[in-house]
Amino acid sequence: MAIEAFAPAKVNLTLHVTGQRADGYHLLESLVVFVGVGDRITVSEAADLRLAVTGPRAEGVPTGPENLVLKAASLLGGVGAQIVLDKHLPAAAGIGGGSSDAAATLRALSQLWNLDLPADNGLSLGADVPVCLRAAPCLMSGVGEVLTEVPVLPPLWMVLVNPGGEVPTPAVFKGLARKDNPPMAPVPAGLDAPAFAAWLSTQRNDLEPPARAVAPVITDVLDAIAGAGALLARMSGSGATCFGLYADAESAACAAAQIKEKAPAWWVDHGALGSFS
Ligand SMILES: C[C@](O)(CO)[C@H](O)COP(=O)(O)OP(=O)(O)OC[C@H]1O[C@@H](n2ccc(N)nc2=O)[C@H](O)[C@@H]1O
Ligand SMILES: Nc1ncnc2c1ncn2[C@@H]1O[C@H](COP(=O)(O)OP(=O)(O)OP(=O)(O)O)[C@@H](O)[C@H]1O
Repeated sequence: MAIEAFAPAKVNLTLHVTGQRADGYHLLESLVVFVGVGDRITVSEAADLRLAVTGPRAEGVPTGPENLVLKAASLLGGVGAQIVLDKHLPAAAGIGGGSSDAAATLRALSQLWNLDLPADNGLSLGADVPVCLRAAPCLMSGVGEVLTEVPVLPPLWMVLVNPGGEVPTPAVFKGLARKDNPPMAPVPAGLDAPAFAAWLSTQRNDLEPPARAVAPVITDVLDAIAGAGALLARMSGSGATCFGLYADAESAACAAAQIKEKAPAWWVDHGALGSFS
């Protein structure tokens, strides 16, 4: 029996850094959403634990114990499984690639092995794993472990653009000028896509300035997305991936094609926001 799980891209529509704990982890307020673009995990019975990495973004992804997929399997504590990770998301890209893979692995193996999900929702694997396990729009706070319901968002489509190269998350957090930035405003209800994007533009991603210092190309990516008619262009997470918001699938697809034509070396994809767990 083979069990499949989707690992959608995790996108931070906002990311407010409001403080820092004694252990160095930062306190965040982030409106997190998920897009129908991602990796796929397939698990099946096997005598021992084996991982194969396939797909267009497999190059450079570790196949040893440092892969978050294998760390998730060990956390669950089952004995054996053949795991195939089909990679479509760029790694170290600010869209939770490894974290979403780990969450999808927890979902698939808990079914295969008939085991409960971990009590910490995978937080010990990484700060983004709990929100990736939920894989639905929510307000993420704490260091990533507090997940709160938000009002239903308007239908939204997204273009994702990554210029290549890896942006290490720790370096971006270290580059913050301030750790005690103003909090996020409450998420409004009942807005249509343009009005919701206008509200988002009054909020922030505090990691954008330090990420631009690490990878100045982020400015070019944001300009390209804004130039393709996005309702909002912003960096996700610690970067370098940036997103553009659109009110319908056609305009997102058209913008993605336009950006890809202008910058064929960049990774460009698009999809609808949704819930995927
Ligand atoms: C930037 C975000 O992606 C936003 O969703 C997350 O906060 C980071 O999630 P992540 O990549 O899963 O983070 P982890 O792998 O747990 O931590 C990587 C490094 O990021 C920094 N880190 C991460 C999360 C957090 N709340 N504060 C931090 O300072 C720490 O230096 C940590 O050593
Ligand atoms: N399943 C995986 N897929 C991709 N990278 C992985 C995986 N497991 C471990 N890694 C390692 O983790 C590093 C960070 O990759 P990851 O995709 O988790 O970062 P990210 O997309 O920036 O996540 P976040 O948005 O949470 O910051 C990679 O450079 C790679 O060496």
